[in-house]
Amino acid sequence: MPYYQIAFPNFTQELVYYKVQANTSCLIGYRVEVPFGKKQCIGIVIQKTTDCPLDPTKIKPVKQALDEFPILNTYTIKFLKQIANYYQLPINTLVGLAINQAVRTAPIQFKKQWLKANSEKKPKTKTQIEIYNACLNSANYWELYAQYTAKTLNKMIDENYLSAAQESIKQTTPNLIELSSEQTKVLDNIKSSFIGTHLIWGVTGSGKTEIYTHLIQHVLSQKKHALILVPEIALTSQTANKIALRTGVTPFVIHSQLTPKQRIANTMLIQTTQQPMIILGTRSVLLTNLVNLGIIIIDEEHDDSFRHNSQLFFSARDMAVLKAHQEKIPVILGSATPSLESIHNATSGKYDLHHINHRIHTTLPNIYLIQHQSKQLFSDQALEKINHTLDTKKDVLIFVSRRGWANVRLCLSCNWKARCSSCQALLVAHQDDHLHCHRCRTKIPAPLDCPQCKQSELVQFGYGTQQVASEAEKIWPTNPVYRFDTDQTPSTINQQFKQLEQTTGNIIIGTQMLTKGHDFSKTQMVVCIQADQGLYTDDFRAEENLLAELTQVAGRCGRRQLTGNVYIQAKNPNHPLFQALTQPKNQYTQSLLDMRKQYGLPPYTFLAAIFIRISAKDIPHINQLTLNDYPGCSVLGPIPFPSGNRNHKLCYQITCIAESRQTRANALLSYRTLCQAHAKSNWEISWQIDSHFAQS
Ligand SMILES: Nc1ncnc2c1ncn2[C@@H]1O[C@H](COP(=O)(O)OP(=O)(O)OP(=O)(O)O)[C@@H](O)[C@H]1O
Ligand SMILES: [Zn+2]
Repeated sequence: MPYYQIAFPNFTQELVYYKVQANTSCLIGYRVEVPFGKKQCIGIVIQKTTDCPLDPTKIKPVKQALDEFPILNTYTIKFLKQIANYYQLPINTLVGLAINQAVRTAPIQFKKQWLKANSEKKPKTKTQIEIYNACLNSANYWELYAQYTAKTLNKMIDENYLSAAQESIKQTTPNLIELSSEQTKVLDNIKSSFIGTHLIWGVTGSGKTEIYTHLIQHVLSQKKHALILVPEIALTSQTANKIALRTGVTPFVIHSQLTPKQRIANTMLIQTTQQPMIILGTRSVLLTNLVNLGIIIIDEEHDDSFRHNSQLFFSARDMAVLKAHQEKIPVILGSATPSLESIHNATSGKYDLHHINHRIHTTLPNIYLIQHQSKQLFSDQALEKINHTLDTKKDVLIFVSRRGWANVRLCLSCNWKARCSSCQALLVAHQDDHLHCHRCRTKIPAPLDCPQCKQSELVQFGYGTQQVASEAEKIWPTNPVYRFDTDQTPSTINQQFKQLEQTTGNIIIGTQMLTKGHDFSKTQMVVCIQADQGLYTDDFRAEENLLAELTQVAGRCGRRQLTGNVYIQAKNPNHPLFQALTQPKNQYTQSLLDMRKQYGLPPYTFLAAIFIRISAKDIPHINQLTLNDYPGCSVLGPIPFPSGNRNHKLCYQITCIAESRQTRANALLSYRTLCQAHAKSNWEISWQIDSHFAQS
């Protein structure tokens, strides 16, 4: 007896068995409406099997598919299973991400529809006329659905104003720019085999994006789709505009801030269009159901944002490499500061490495390291240069690693520091007179006097973006000041990027959001304040990350004719990391790699971490949990991991360091089982493979 195993991403972890009706066509990948308990629910058929461990008489049959075509193809299902297997995640949750919330629950039937206006019947209402006109040359139902209601559209079809049509193929004219000889060499090398993983290690402003546009055009001309991932939503519109300008094809932009309706429309458009498309978005776009993919490009491949860091932990970059391998297409990883893992993979021959050592229009910026201990925001040297830069109508970018007003609020008498009651993180003072927890988003009114000793008023230290913006407005009252951080809405951010182009002598203040990818045309100077702040954390990748961040932010200036200037203010500018910014790029990287090898850390070993969140009263119980080394895998912990504290629960971490991926997978499974057996019912257990949070 054959059975379907069906995913219900909203409410189950496991696949659920249903009977296959005799003489029905195969429904793998289809949405189906099935009885679940007392309700009718929408599930997605993932696989067919003849083995079912349950009592067959209790298994209900699948009635029928909801739509005219499968919502997931067999490639995508196979890919989701591979991710689930590698990261030890429930397939259900991945299916949920792949088809997104909107499609999971939409009871409307999805049809492959192209529509054409009926020349013999003209509508009268304003909306109907608009739709009718949009269909004069045939239009996709889902493109219209993004703007109008399904009711209006269906009524027009029922009343014969619109009828089914063939897909209209849009003619496009590419307008690629001529590449430099260095760029051409990279392009030709990649095109010569057009398969495998390619790492483009090109300095900031070396024209990697232009190489991508040539590669995308190549794929479109082969009638295939191109998928490009960027790390931040803030980068999508700039990249989409550049690609559209060069290829003549407007990319489909997909990210988490689209409305449910836009998401349904986009998901369905991709399913119903044959014409070669460019799909651009952030990490979860990698799970989009596509056929006929010709290339995957991961821009800023080193960026942590490609790691899906919610409960569902996976690296979109690493999985892109897997997907490309599975589909026998090339994957391009591009960065001015590649991750040590990718450099290791490239130098050991697993990836093809392509260097670009020069900028197109100019040279790399001059870097000035400045020792700065004083409480003043800017050193004298930086201040003088900022004044000069603004006088010449150029822009200055000030990089601040923290959003908010001040980093800590504390009492100088008793040393009390404001901490989050829920997760114990230090609270950050904001302009709204509240203290915010950046870890769990709790916020409380800022106390004025010390709640502990009640002896004195509290003081605060450290500069956040809001305070820097306010200072800048005071020092340069006539210059436009723009602040970029995640306290602002995406639309404000987009608007500010547009405004920047219209004004001159701008002061641009921002966090990590500004460090990567942006191609500023007038920014001539970068100032990094409190540059050593990111250095002292418990993540063994801290130095790698800070080096990348500073190199990237330095790379935002002097991208046109004039060489830029970068002022790095730090307490200890003699730290080798800062010195490395002024030296050839691979020397310091090699020393970091050597250190990783010496201490047995990735990429020379394989890490996994288990996180256990418990109530404070269970500390003695977790301390009784002892784990022994597994053959080929050593284990540390459980030890307290304060950065993981959430919702009044304390986080403990167990780190596994294995010799191979397979050993790690086996060891993790075994440790997870032991943890589950020891856990109390209210403990939350999660895990990460290729974790970034292991303590060194
Ligand atoms: N061959 C070329 N001819 C003329 N201009 C070019 C060429 N290649 C790139 N440029 C221009 O140089 C600038 C920097 O290029 P691009 O943004 O592609 O660099 P990038 O390597 O992606 O930089 P980053 O790593 O800093 O994001 C852009 O304005 C781009 O249009
Ligand atoms: Zn908190």
